[in-house]
Amino acid sequence: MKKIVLVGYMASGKTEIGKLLSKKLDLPFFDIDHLIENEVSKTVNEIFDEKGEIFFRKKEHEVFANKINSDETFVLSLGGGTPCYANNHLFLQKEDVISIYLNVKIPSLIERLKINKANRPLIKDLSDDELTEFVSKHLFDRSFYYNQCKHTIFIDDTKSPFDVIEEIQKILL
Ligand SMILES: Nc1ncnc2c1ncn2[C@@H]1O[C@H](COP(=O)(O)OP(=O)(O)O)[C@@H](O)[C@H]1O
Ligand SMILES: O=C(O)C1=C[C@@H](OP(=O)(O)O)[C@@H](O)[C@H](O)C1
Ligand SMILES: [Mg+2]
Repeated sequence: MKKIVLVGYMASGKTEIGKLLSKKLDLPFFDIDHLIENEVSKTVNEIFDEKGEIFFRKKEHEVFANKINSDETFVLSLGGGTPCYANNHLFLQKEDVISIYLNVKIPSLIERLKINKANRPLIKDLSDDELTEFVSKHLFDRSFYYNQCKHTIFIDDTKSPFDVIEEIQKILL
């Protein structure tokens, strides 16, 4: 039973492409953030504000481990930080996992993040000028974990979500 797992930085398209891909493949879709929000009955922002990031990371590991060790088949979109904590990156190499890193160029990430910072606690208080510096360093620090994926798709502004899904389907052949 294969599990298709989407990995990448905030705004790389994991949630949107995961949803579209699951419909295309007629597979169940899960998003780690949504699973956590449902379990805790709070938004990600509320969890960070009221319980702190360590609580979030512990819950994120629990939810991810539970899903990835099940015998189900699905499309799972991770959060940008999921592979970077609690040795979660080791799950990306499991035999029944098809892990795919959506490697989006930094300028494209920045433009997308500027539009929707409010729902991302790690950057919601950053100015647009601070964003580029923060994202560039953060992505550098995290690239080791993202690169544990079995496959990488390179994305810039010329690739629509549908183009990305086409590339994913070629990987799945
Ligand atoms: N290939 C793409 N081209 C342009 N915009 C995209 C693409 N993929 C996703 N987006 C947009 O980027 C934003 C972030 O997408 P989202 O799925 O929330 O990313 P993530 O879950 O990785 O944080 C959304 O506004 C989405 O519509
Ligand atoms: O990069 C991160 O550490 C995070 C990414 C978010 O998910 P998206 O990548 O879907 O925005 C969410 O899990 C939380 O805000 C932390
Ligand atoms: Mg998401």
